[in-house]
Order: sequence, then C-alpha cells, then structure tokens
Amino acid sequence: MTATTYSISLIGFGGVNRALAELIVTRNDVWQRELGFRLMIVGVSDLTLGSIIAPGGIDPRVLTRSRFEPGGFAALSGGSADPRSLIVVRNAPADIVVEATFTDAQTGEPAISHCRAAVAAGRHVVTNNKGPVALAARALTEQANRLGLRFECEGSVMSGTPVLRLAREALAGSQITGFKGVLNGTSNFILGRMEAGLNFAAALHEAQAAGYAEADPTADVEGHDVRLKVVILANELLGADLLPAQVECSGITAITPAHLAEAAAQGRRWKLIGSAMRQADGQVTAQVQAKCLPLSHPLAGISGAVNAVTFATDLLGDVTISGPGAGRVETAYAILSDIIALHRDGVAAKCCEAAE
Ligand SMILES: NC(=O)C1=CN([C@@H]2O[C@H](COP(=O)(O)OP(=O)(O)OC[C@H]3O[C@@H](n4cnc5c(N)ncnc54)[C@H](OP(=O)(O)O)[C@@H]3O)[C@@H](O)[C@H]2O)C=CC1
Ligand SMILES: N[C@@H](CCO)C(=O)O
Repeated sequence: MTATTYSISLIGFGGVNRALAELIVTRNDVWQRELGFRLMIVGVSDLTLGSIIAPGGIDPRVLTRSRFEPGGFAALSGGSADPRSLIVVRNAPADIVVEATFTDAQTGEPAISHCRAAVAAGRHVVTNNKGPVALAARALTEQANRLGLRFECEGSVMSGTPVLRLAREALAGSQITGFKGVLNGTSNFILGRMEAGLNFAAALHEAQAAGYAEADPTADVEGHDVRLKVVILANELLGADLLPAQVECSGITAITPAHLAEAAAQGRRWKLIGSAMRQADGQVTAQVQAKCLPLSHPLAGISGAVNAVTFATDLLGDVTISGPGAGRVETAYAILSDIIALHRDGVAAKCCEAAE
C-alpha cells in the first residue's frame, strides 16, 4: 500500500509543536489509515534547545520523551545548539513549515521572516502564530499563491475550533456583517476562577500551567491577544484592512472580585468581548472591551478556556460557534486541520511518496 508522507519542519518547539510531535507518535498510523497521509519531522528549531536538520526524518519519540538540556539538540544527528531558525526553514527538506514561535504583536517578527523564507524556499506554511496572520496575512498569502503554495492559519483564532474554515466555507453565500466573541482562553479562564474565589495571580498561574497563556501573559489579560484575533477575523471574513493599532483595546486587569460579585448579584457576568461591525459607509470598526453581560446573553455562559463567536449574517441571522480557545493539543489539532486541508486540495504532496 502506498502512503503519502508529508515532511514538516517545526519552528519553535514549545507547548503546541511538542503536542503535535506527540500526536505524530500516537496517531501517525491512524492518520495514514483514515486520512491517507503520515507526517515526518525533518527539521526543528528552538531558541533554548537548538536545532536539527534530518532529511531522513527525526524519531518524534526522541523529541518528545527525552529530557534535553539547553542546547541539547546538538547531541542528535544533524543537531546544533544554535536555533538556526532561518537555516532550518530554508534547508530542512520540508513540504510544510509549521511556525509556532512566540507571538509578537508589534512587529510579527521573527515569525513573518520565517514564513517569508519558507515560501521563498518552496514550502507551504501552517501557523497558529497571530503576529504574521494579523500583520501580514494578505502579503504572505499572495506570496505563497504566486508560487502555487499555501499560507494556512486556522489555529490563530480559537485554537482548534474551526472558526475561519467554518465561516469561509460553511457560511459561503451568506454575508457576514459583523461578529462579537469571547476570544481569549486565558482571560476567560481567569474570570471564571476568580468567580470561584481564586485571586488573579493564582488564576493566571493555573492558566499558564494548563498551556493557555502567552509567553508574556500581559497580552492575554490586557486584551492585546484578542485585538490580534479581532483583526484576523475582520480582515479574513469581513474583507477589512485593519491594523491592531486601529482597534480600541482594554483588558480584564481592572476587574476585581467585588465587580464579579456585584455582577453575579445582578444576574450578570463579566466577559472580555472582541467585536467588529461593517458600518453603513462600508468601513469596519472594531473594539476589545470587558462587558458585563446578562446571564441570558449567549456569550455569558462560555466558561473556562472555551471561546465562542457569534457572526451576524444577512441570510441566517446570528450564527454562533463555540469550542476550545486555547490549549496545546487543541492547537496542535488546528495545525493538523490545516495539513488535512492541503492534503484534500491535493497540493501538499511534493517530496516523499513512501511505499509501505
Ligand atoms: N498555546 C495555545 O493555546 C495557543 C498558542 N497559539 C500561538 O502559538 C504559538 C506557540 O504557542 P505555544 O507553543 O503555546 O508557546 P510556547 O511559548 O510554549 O512555545 C514557543 C516556542 O517558540 C520558541 N521560540 C521563540 N522564538 C523562536 C525563534 N526565533 N526560533 C525558534 N524558536 C523560537 C520558544 O523557545 P524557548 O522556550 O526555548 O525560548 C518556545 O519553545 C504562539 O505564537 C502562541 O501565541 C495560538 C493558539 C493557541
Ligand atoms: N493565549 C491565548 C492562546 C490562544 O490564542 C489564549 O489564551 O487564548
């Protein structure tokens, strides 16, 4: 039986790409049987651990089950203590580069450079990094498409919940005129834990331990992460051309246990809401702000790291999708879903057809 094998490079080896490597260990045979392909890791780059370029493939069990010291990838065949991210992107013979380094909301770097270099080297890009998607998705998509390649980013909003694909594909033909949503797992989780009596610092610590928070969690609690997601949804689904700086933004740090208790006494609940709306003049305006919603509001019951977004549409009225908004495995699933899309569209295959 012939199995298609897609070779991938992992740029950033934190929670999400580790979870993807672990899924490759446990699910590759199932994917081969049910989806028609398997994945082989040929490159890895990480700021602390170093990098590996292994054209014949790296055993994912070695990556996920070894305890590496800083620079520890140097001990592996094709390894180096230096991250060499751009070299891995260019030289590891991957069909697909998976970019999952830190999100930089100001510049999108170095992730934008990783994505550009990947496309220039003839590789598809799959990313859940919100920086390149919010700041450069259009340019990166055009660069990729010119070369017959793809820039996929499902995991940049709502983790593995297929919000972009659902809106683009399943709602095609019905115009989306706006949306509002709970779009940050960490802040929603923190609000819920504070309602249960934890203080802010302890609740944040739990969110970090669960893998929901950004490397700098200020982005989560000050609303900057939601701002990027609002820009992504508005640009991708409403045809807007927004930059993060054009979106008014505040977070949840001013919300105290007293505010939460007062809201509860009134049958209300605080939620951090990101929204955008097309105005009569065609402009799209957007904002991020904590709102005290009545419990009857569809977004008031969204709890933990779950996210939800309600789209206003011309033919269907409101359509709400909810599901995981953060999490290592959930986000690794988003990467898989992008690779499945490439596979089903028949574009991912480039390098390896392995006979089993
Ligand atoms: N976790 C989640 O629920 C979700 C995360 N995301 C996004 O996915 C991305 C990854 O998330 P996650 O895995 O949780 O984050 P982590 O912080 O766990 O991992 C990021 C990794 O990237 C590495 N890194 C940073 N810069 C570079 C670089 N220039 N070259 C190579 N490696 C680099 C870091 O190295 P080191 O630690 O050694 O410094 C770290 O291992 C982020 O952009 C995040 O915003 C999106 C949706 C959900
Ligand atoms: N830190 C983000 C990860 C998902 O983008 C969150 O908590 O929602």
